[in-house]
Amino acid sequence: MDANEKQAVVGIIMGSQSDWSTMKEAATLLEQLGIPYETKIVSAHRTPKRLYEYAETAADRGIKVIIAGAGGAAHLPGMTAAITQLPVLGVPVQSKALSGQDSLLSIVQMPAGVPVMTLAIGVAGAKNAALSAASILALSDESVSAHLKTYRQAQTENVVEAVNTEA
Ligand SMILES: Nc1c(C(=O)O)ncn1[C@@H]1O[C@H](COP(=O)(O)O)[C@@H](O)[C@H]1O
Repeated sequence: MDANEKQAVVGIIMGSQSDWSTMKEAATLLEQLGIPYETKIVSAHRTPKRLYEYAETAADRGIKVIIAGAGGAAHLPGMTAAITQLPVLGVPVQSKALSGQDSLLSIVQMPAGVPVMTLAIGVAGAKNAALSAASILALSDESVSAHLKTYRQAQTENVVEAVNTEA
């Protein structure tokens, strides 16, 4: 599934369709920032050949950053980072059994030499993965840099100063 006609520069991959409710937050933010992306279900466990194919070809296809979300025994981000040199941002999807602690620990504890930049569990992690991807792209893309600046300014302006004591 392609977000638009432009060449995708961010790849959002996830272990299962069930991760989409979390990972769509990353997609929405990338869209707001004008960053073309692609989405795909790729599982180290269930579709290992698809994972190899995806990670081996991503850079040549123009992908610059990969956001990988998975829950439970979340090996997808680490295995992706093992195959490609592209920056991999890992999103621990909140699991039912262990509330995402399992996802978090299996993504964050990579051995030295194969980094996965690990975000927070769930929706906050997915959003911050998109913003981190934007920060990386902004280093060499003025348009992304300008979008990111506008986004952050708006975010700051939208924080009211007074406490609503009725709430
Ligand atoms: N952690 C992984 C991997 C992987 O790491 O390769 N593949 C699927 N999964 C995860 O299994 C969970 C349950 O998946 P189902 O809902 O399909 O049973 C999902 O959160 C998915 O990311």
